[in-house]
Amino acid sequence: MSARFAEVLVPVAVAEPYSYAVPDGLDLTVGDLVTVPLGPRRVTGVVWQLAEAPRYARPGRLKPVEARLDAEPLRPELMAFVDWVAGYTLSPRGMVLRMALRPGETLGPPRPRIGVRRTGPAPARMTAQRARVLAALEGGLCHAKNELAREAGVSAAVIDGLVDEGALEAVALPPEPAARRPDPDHPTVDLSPAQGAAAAALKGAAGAGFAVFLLDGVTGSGKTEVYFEAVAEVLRRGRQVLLLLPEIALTTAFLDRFARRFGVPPAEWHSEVAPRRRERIWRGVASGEVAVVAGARSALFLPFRDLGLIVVDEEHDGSYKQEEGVAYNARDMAVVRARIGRVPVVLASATPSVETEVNARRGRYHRLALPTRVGGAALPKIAAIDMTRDGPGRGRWIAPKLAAAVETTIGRGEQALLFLNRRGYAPLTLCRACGHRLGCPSCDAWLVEHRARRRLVCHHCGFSMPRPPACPHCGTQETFVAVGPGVERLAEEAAALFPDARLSILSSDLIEGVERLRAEIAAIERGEVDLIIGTQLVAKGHHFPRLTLAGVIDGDLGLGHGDPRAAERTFQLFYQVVGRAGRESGSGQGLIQTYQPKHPVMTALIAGDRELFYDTEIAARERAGLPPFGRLATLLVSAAEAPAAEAYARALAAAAPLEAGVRVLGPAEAPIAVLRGRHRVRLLVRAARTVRVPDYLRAWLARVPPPKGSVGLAIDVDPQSFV
Ligand SMILES: Nc1ncnc2c1ncn2[C@@H]1O[C@H](COP(=O)(O)OP(=O)(O)OP(=O)(O)O)[C@@H](O)[C@H]1O
Ligand SMILES: [Zn+2]
Repeated sequence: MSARFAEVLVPVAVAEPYSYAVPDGLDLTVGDLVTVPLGPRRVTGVVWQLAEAPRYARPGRLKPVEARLDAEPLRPELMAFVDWVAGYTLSPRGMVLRMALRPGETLGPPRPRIGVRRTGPAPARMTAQRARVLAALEGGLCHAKNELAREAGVSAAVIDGLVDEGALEAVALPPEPAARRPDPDHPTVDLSPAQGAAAAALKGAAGAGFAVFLLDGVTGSGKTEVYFEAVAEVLRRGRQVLLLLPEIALTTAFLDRFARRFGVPPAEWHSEVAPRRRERIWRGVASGEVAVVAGARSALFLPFRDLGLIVVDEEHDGSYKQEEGVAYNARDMAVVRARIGRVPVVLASATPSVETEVNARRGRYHRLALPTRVGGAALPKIAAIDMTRDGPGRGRWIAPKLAAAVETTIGRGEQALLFLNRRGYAPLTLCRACGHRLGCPSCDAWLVEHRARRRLVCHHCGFSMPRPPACPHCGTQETFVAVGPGVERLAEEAAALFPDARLSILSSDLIEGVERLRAEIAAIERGEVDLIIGTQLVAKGHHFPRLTLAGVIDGDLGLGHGDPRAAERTFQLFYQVVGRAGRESGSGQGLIQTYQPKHPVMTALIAGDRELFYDTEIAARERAGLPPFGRLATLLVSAAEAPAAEAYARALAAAAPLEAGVRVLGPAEAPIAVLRGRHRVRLLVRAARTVRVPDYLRAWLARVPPPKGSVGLAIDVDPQSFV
């Protein structure tokens, strides 16, 4: 018997599903995608429960479900995952569902594919274009209309004209597959003994339920080939795989490598994928037709039919944390999703997050170690350049020692890399006459000069303007000076120092976009570049065979600031940057320019002693009760006017429940006190490990009225950044 009422979760900011009546004759199951009225709109929601009695409204007044969509129902694991993420992040459940439904919100019936073939008679009027179409159809085969148009170099209208005249006939084609099947037994490389042992452990885990593996291999140790073997095993068992990668839009090399191992590339899932393609992949993932997805963090919410393995590559990477909207860490949520689905998850990194390292040391995660590079290449030797003694002259950024090393490297026909984690030309522009600094009109931040674009840009809100002719403060003409370096300015200096070197700037904001970046990276791989100047983009898993020298321009940039993760992030970043060097030759060298050569992070890097870094950092976190030995959450109150934000933050603070092991700090102005015109005040929760922070926050929020007017409240459990 079919149920009479459906509890439907809709993808808007609501915590609970709404009740709807199920009309006679509509047979629904839990997980079905349905169209329901919502106020004046109609939306796609998901049947979260079916019942004989509705939960809230009087049954007679309930609106009916309008229709069931022609799509696979969401699986119980995905629904449980949505519930879990909403509960942990204190986000409205509907907003979490929204991540799973995108682009399912617009799912119509699959679009028909039209093919054409010849009928016999030639058209009455022949043109060159028509002749090309007919020639392409020679042999009687049926062609998809859009492909035929491309092949013959004509518009679709030319083909339509031939159909109208009866020279061609249109036929319905079966839908195009969303992805071709990867072949797990495609020929592959011979694994080293260490790789083989790690791969065997992962293969053994493929059907054995939930387990977390830390694939802990030094840079260039061949981690990818190892987890590919786990992927192959899961594919042999007919199940699906999710590969999470940071900066997926840039990882052409990864897709090629996958294709070399499995015969075809994986399905890609990220913001650069066209909407139609995303829709096809979404459906293909739901039907099981798509076997492997390589994606950005949002791929975690795809509706896999039978997910058998999750891999999180570069698990330490900051881009796994989403900070806007639902604040979640995709690495942590991947572990949750794997647990709910009872499948293994592999976290891969040469510089694991401190949280993951501690879990591995305690035996909660299984460590699979690859202690050496593929082919036995040595790890790079790292040295510091003490900028208090050996710095360059004023207004220059490349120390003589580093310049000499670059010169030698390029002279040998090898590649060098200069790393500076600052986009643009200069981070600050000031008036020489009055000292005025150009700031963003709506953020508490300086404008960054981008000389190639001829604009000053706010890196926080995107505001930009041309450099003004006169100082807005004192009115003097032409007095602005650029202070400090960004990669563009560094490239200018490098071009002057090494006039014959072929330079490439790698930065996420190249005017020409992602395609241009992909092309630059490919050119570097082919050895067409001598000197690479890059931001943190260069730290992400690239394998540039001829690169042997990595220089860090500002080794102190990330340290300090009172950010509890500063040391960790700095260590990871520099270790990874330097880890790009000498991957094949084994003669890699890293030089770090720093004013603090004795800083513990530098000491560990120079000693090449990763354990030393983790030992020191873990001990410091333990002493301070910081993650993973304690828990953090931030409550960020923002409002159009500072007093409104402050008043609500004070009310919040006053209502904080007293609980053993929990301390609430603040309210205090956030480090970026104004962002996009909104004033920001922050409360920080520090809790013992045993405290269930989401429950604590829920109890707290139940005691205060929700924010009103322009006031907003954003909660971040396990925050990564503290701006
Ligand atoms: N067994 C093998 N035989 C030959 N080449 C291999 C083998 N395993 C890996 N490689 C190659 O070695 C290079 C380095 O491997 P890979 O990029 O997977 O290292 P990684 O551990 O991911 O490094 P990183 O953490 O620095 O990104 C790649 O070009 C890869 O194709
Ligand atoms: Zn701004």
